[in-house]
Formats: sequence, C-alpha cells, structure tokens
Amino acid sequence: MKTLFINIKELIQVENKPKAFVSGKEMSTLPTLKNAYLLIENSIIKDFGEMQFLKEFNAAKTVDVKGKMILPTWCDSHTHIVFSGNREQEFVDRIKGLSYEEIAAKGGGILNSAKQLQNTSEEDLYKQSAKRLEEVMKLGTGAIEIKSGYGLTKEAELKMLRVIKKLDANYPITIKATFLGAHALPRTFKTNKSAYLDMVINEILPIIAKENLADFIDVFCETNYFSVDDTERILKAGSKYGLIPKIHVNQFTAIGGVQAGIKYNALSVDHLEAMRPQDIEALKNTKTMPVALPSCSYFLGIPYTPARKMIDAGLPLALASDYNPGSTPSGNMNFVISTACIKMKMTPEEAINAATINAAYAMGLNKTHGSISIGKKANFIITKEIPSYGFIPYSFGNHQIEKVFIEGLEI
Ligand SMILES: N=CN[C@@H](CCC(=O)O)C(=O)O
Ligand SMILES: [Zn+2]
Repeated sequence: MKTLFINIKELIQVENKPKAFVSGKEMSTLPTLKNAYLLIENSIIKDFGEMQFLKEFNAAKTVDVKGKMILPTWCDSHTHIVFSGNREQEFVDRIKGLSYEEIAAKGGGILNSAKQLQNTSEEDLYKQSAKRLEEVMKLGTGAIEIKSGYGLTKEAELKMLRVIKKLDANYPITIKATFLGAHALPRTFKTNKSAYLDMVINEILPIIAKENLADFIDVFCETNYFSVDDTERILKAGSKYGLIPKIHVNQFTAIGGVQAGIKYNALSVDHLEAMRPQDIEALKNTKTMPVALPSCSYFLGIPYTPARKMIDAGLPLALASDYNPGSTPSGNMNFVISTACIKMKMTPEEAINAATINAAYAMGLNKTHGSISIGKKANFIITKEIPSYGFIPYSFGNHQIEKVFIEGLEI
C-alpha cells in the first residue's frame, strides 16, 4: 500500500546518493528539502521531492502534515536495554559521594546487575526489556543495538541473547545483538581472569555462533576490567565466528583500546571520554566509527567525549544512548542530541548526522537506515509544529515528536 505525506515543512536528512557516513566538516551539512512530499510503499521509501514536483502516485492514503517536519528515526547503536531490576541505590550512593569505580569495587556495578539478572526468568527478563524497547520506539528510535554482558555465566549470557532474539522477532524495529561476555569479571573468577576468558571463548562463543545469537562482539577494555591483551584475545576469537567488534574503550582511562579496535577492524569504538591526541590520530582514515555516549557522562558526571577536537580533526562521530541500569538509565535519543549540542558543542546539524546516518553505520545498517533515501526503510519521525530542526535539540528535556513510523507502520 502506498501512503503519501504532503506539505512537509522540511524533510530532513535526504540523500539521493546514500553515503556510508559523514566526517569532519561534512558533518555540519544536513541536507533538507523545504515544502516537500514523501511517498512510502509498505515498509520502504519510494520517492520524495519538493511539492512543486509532486506527480500522480495513486496513493491509497494521503496525509497532510502542514507545519510539521519529517526526519529519519534515530539509530541507537549502543544499548544494554536487556537488564533486570535497577541500580537506584547506587544512584543515591553516588549522590553521597562514592564514585562509579568505588561502587564497583564494593561489589556493586555490573556485578550487581548480573546477580539480579541471573535470578530472573527468561520470561520476566523479556517483559522488563520489552517495556523499555516500546518506550524508546515512542521516543523516535527506529533501530537499536542491544548487548549481553549482565549475565556473566554461560546460562545467563545465553538467556540475555535469546531475549534479544525474541524482541527482534516480535517488534518491527531492527535489532542488532552484541555479545559482551567480557563486561566484568564474576566474583567466582576473581583470581583467575584467564579461566573466565577461556569459558567465554570455548564454551559460550561456539553456542552463540551455532544458534546465530549475535552480530557483534564487545569487551569492556578498561583499567580494572579487561586489558588490551584480554580484548585482543576476545576479538580474535570472535572473528573466527564472524562476529564484528564494537568495543567499550577509553571510558575512564586511555590504555590502547582504540588502537586494539582499529587493529581488529572494529565497526565502532564507543565511550571515548578519555582521549589522547594519539587516539584521535589513530582513528583518522579508518573504517572504525567513534561513538560518543553523552547521557552516560551526564549521569555519572564524568568528562564528555571531546567531540569538537575529533570532528575538527576530520573524524566522523556517532551518538548513542548507552541505555543501561548503572551509568545511563535513559534511552532518550532526543536528550542525547540536546546534550551533545549543549555539553559537547556539536551543532544541531552535526548532532542529527551523528544520531542518524553515522549511527546507522556504527551498527552496520547504513544501507537501510539513517536517511530519507529511496529504497531505505520507511522509518521516520513526524515532528510537532516546530519553527526549525534546530528546535529539536534546543528544547532539551522535551521532545518534538508527534508520530513515529517504523517500517511504514505507525508506532
Ligand atoms: N562501561 C561499561 N558498561 C556500561 C555500564 C555498565 C554498568 O554500570 O552497568 C556502559 O557502557 O556505561
Ligand atoms: Zn555500554
């Protein structure tokens, strides 16, 4: 069935020749058409253009969106939305002065979430996670990556990945799954990290590959978590099964994680709050997308990824939410782009590029998502009546979304 949207005040992120991503200065250009139409057929974008060139399309339905804008849905390339319970108590502990690292050292943090998840049935975990998925879809997210990493045992990691698979089967949103077995060291392996890595590599990975439970492989490459050597071991093992790296690096300390990611052709390196000049340099002319997670910096009160330095050095940058119970209990991509503008000094154009086309690339979806382009998925947001697209990040803490369409269906 064809549906035609007419009188679009501004159609944002239009592409005639789709690009893989935009970098450096290119990020400050956001291609748009004023007074436009958009034609979709079932789940696909069929045509778009200026109203003055509107042809007869024999659409079954015509929708007049006068005064409103249309833009592609957000792509959230880094989340941990499959988790159990919450970590509200740690939130209060941090308000009272404890750091994220101190809380983790006391047995809180990732191990706290792992304990809760291990004691949760697959059915209950699915219900808790589906609620969050529905919430972020309403907030304009049209493609999402979800990680394991709160299981930390064979059974619990597989439980998480099966929940992700079930979400993918039951919802129209495109979901990419990432295996993050090396997220933290379980207490039972406290003195034997290499035995834990053996278990991840020799016992969990083969089952994941056999059941086709993941697209990507991730490691928390960080002081007191997993070293660069540990990271390389995991990435090498993952690559034997065709799992592409997307890794957590440089959140608190710069220990060479960026370089390890590049060495193993990571699709993305994420967090990057602690960036040295050589880390920025290493990313130049690579196919690895740097991903910033400003809501995490906001919530933990840690430095923001130096977006200006990176973009001004000619790098691309993507934005994601990092939705998780410990460092970012929010999956609101509208807040992410506002925070990127306010705290990281990205312009609205840069932030929207970072949360659409570059974010689609960071999750291997740039051919189908991330822009308004003929043949791509009919994934788009219809805004409220707003004066300009800059109003979206400007009106922080709010959102300007009236309707969300995913694969041509209104959510
Ligand atoms: N930094 C590692 N992993 C998550 C947070 C994990 C947690 O605190 O539960 C992140 O991306 O911020
Ligand atoms: Zn994360």
